[in-house]
Amino acid sequence: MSKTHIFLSPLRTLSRILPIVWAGSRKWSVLSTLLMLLEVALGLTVLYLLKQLADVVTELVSQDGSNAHAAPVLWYVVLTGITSLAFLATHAMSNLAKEANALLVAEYIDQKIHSRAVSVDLAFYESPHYFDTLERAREAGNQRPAQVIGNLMLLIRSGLMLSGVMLLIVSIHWLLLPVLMLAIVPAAVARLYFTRHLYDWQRRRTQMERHASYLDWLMTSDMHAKELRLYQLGDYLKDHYANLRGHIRRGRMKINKRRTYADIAAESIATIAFFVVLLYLAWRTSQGKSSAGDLVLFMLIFQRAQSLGQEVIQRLSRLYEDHLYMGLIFRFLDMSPAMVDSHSHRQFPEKLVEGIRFESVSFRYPHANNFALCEIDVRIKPGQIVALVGANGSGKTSLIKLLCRLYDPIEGRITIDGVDIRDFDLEGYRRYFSVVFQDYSHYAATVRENIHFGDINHSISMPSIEMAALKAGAHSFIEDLPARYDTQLTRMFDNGQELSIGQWQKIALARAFLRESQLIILDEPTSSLDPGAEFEFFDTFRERINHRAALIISHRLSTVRMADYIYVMDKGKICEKGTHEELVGLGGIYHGMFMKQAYHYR
Ligand SMILES: Nc1ncnc2c1ncn2[C@@H]1O[C@H](COP(=O)(O)OP(=O)(O)OP(=O)(O)O)[C@@H](O)[C@H]1O
Repeated sequence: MSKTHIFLSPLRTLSRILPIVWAGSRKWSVLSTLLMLLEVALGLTVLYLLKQLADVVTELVSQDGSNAHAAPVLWYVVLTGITSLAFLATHAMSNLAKEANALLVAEYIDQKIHSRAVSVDLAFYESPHYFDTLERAREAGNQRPAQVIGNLMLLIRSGLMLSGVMLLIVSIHWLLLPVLMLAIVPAAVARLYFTRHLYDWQRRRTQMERHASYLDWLMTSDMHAKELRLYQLGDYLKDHYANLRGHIRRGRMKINKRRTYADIAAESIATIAFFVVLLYLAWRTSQGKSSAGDLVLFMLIFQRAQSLGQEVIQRLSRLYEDHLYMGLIFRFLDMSPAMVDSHSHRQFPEKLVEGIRFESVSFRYPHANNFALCEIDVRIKPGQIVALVGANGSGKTSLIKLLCRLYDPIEGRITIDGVDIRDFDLEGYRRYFSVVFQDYSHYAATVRENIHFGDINHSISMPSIEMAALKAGAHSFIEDLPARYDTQLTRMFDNGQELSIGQWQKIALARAFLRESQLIILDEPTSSLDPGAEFEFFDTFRERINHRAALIISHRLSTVRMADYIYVMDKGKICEKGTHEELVGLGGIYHGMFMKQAYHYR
């Protein structure tokens, strides 16, 4: 690292932190700065008054008894006492202001991290680099920006105090200044070196730390509790976890040991320097070249200067550490989504006319070698129910992800009424779809909220929520829950209620039905429903979706046959298309699948 970089990059970090602290809490930022300045002023005043007090006491002692006036001494004692009290009160208030400031700034930085986390492209989740960056940003902690300001203020305060004490020291003998430096500088160098070393080591072991956290989560979360017991994975995972933690601990201890040896060496240099000077001053005093007062003052002041020096070093190394860790937060905040809003901001059509078209669309996942979709041509007309069928891994879900603009095609384009979907405003565009993915979410919230999450930007009336639940076939079991639509779901919080997988799927469907979208996309929507519920659902499906267009993925051909048009996918390509009757007549893949499924029912 070049010398200019070492100095410039902390300054650059500081220039980014100050606006964050300012935006996080203006009032407390101003107040804590003012209180810190007042604290320094009062601290220095106390030092000055003590020196004045020493002077008047010396003068009083040197006067003969009849002329001696004790009044100035009393005045200085009272004044010093009052100033010391004011200093203590300001110190306490300053800490309070700093704490309030730190809490508000921490909330602000959390908001920024969350905004970035919910807006990054799905593609980021494909790479361990994203998780490492997020983990490091989290490790850096949301208190860092406020901490930087706090450390900076303490550095200024200790620096000013140290300068005052150094002036006093030089007044005893100029040679004491280089000796003081000898007591401070080696410790400073050791600290800064190990701060950097520890930071580099922590960065290197981020993935190992994440791995350990993952194992910890596997062993403690309810999600894996059943399998863990049945497959008796507990001991295996425990050993794996212990190995990782042991490795991390040994690495940490190695650095800690080296740091302790360096600290001992630096402290020894400081102590030897102190005693050599003490010896020198004692010799001078014995020779009558210095006063006994100088010797006493040196012993009092040198220790104070040394501890202030250590304080300055500590603040400097903390600031350096903060600068390094803030870099990790900024690296995360600087991740910019590749899916950007188009400049044309085309309005999504009020009512579909031509419908949706995939035109020779090809797509490969980031970091993947093979194409998941190759030259796909698909059309969904307004009001049409289209089904996608195909073996596992044939590309059905990938096609949906592209339609929802979670990814963009590598080749070809997707259009809506002739307009490339990349020309629509991204947020607005996604609002026109209701989607239920295979791995839909189970939110630890009330039933009402779980459904409302389908259209959170609008305030939704209770009848609309009930209507969505009715269409999804969920209303009747919700009515039986202890607090009906206000029942808290999952066991994560007090009074939580767990649902069956099929009931969760109905809640996910209700969430999709709530939104006034133009297209409903359902990926295996009834995989967990019992045959009766599934039959009922599809028997009146067109009414349930208000005759809107729908794209359905299903492996059950009994479901698929009610679609207006069917695309059959194989290895990322469309290999057959047509109505159910046409495809059965074709005698191809679809016919084979249909015959196999029908065989088991005969
Ligand atoms: N996030 C991903 N990163 C890399 N490759 C992926 C990713 N998701 C899916 N794939 C790959 O893309 C191909 C298509 O997967 P996709 O999920 O679209 O299949 P599918 O037809 O929906 O399968 P299923 O019926 O099992 O749900 C598969 O080869 C799969 O391994």
